[in-house]
Amino acid sequence: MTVYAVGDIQGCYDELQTLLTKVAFNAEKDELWCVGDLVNRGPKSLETLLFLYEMRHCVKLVLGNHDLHLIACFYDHDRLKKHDTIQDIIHSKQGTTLINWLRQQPLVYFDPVRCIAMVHAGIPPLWTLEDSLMRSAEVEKALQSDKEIGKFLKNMYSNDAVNWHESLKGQERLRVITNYLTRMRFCKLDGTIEFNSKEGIDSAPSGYMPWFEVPHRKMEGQDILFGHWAALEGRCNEPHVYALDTGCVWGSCLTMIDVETKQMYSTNCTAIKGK
Ligand SMILES: Nc1ncnc2c1ncn2[C@@H]1O[C@H](COP(=O)(O)OP(=O)(O)OP(=O)(O)OP(=O)(O)OC[C@H]2O[C@@H](n3cnc4c(N)ncnc43)[C@H](O)[C@@H]2O)[C@@H](O)[C@H]1O
Repeated sequence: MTVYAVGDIQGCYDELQTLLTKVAFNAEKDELWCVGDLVNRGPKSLETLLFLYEMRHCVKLVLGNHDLHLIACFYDHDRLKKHDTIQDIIHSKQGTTLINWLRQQPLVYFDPVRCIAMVHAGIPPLWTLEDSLMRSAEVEKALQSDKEIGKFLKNMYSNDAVNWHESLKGQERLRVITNYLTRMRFCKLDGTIEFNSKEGIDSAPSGYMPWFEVPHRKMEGQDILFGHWAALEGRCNEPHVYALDTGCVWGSCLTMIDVETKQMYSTNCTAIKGK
């Protein structure tokens, strides 16, 4: 059995199929892990989600910001933006099934056998693995609750929720956890994050650094797979941290890693012209 983890697919279904063929993926024996952002911006979001759902017996995934946005748009079509490419999911006959499946997925996944954590954006430097799993579970509970989900999605969007405090409560607490786990790139020594800088490591605003370069990070030395940050082009130069978003949806390539040997496989984007 081989476990492969794939970077942000974002509806790049054809490239996903090319990669699975390249590694001779066998759904009877192998596992496919996804670091989130399965959909949006790319051309075949519905096909991607249906395919992963059909393979759910061998798929493990964490939710990314675009997946959360899909869930929010499903319940409130007014949230759809001009450039979103998720309308076909929302209007599909299988929409409810797919959204209900996504609602059961975590923001942080940890494999205790292989000692590997998977998250969309990153693990906040001040959080241990246990902190991350517990706080992820708070958001998961809201997503899974028919009573809570509406309030959570309505309050989720914010560029101001940038500071974690254990004393945070209610929707503000959930919003900050969501921002850390699904949107973080750069942060300050005290853990403050910001959302304007999206280019490479060299574009850090003054006082900020990539989350994985913060000194004395609590999860230093532990394997972490993450996506979200396309401009890294798969390079983060931090031992045990694996950047898997190689910007397929921006015209670059889709990347997969064998989580045990750490061998990387890539395929060039075929459908989208580079930015
Ligand atoms: N809690 C919450 N609060 C607010 N919004 C929420 C939310 N939860 C979900 N959302 C939703 O999240 C979605 C995205 O929001 P955006 O605000 O557009 O977020 P983003 O950081 O641009 O995210 P993305 O995931 O697309 O990042 P990527 O690195 O690929 O791309 C980023 C940039 O990298 C650039 N880039 C890509 N490849 C590059 C390269 N090789 N070199 C340099 N730059 C590159 C691209 O030009 C691009 O601008 C929206 O729909 C929003 O509504």
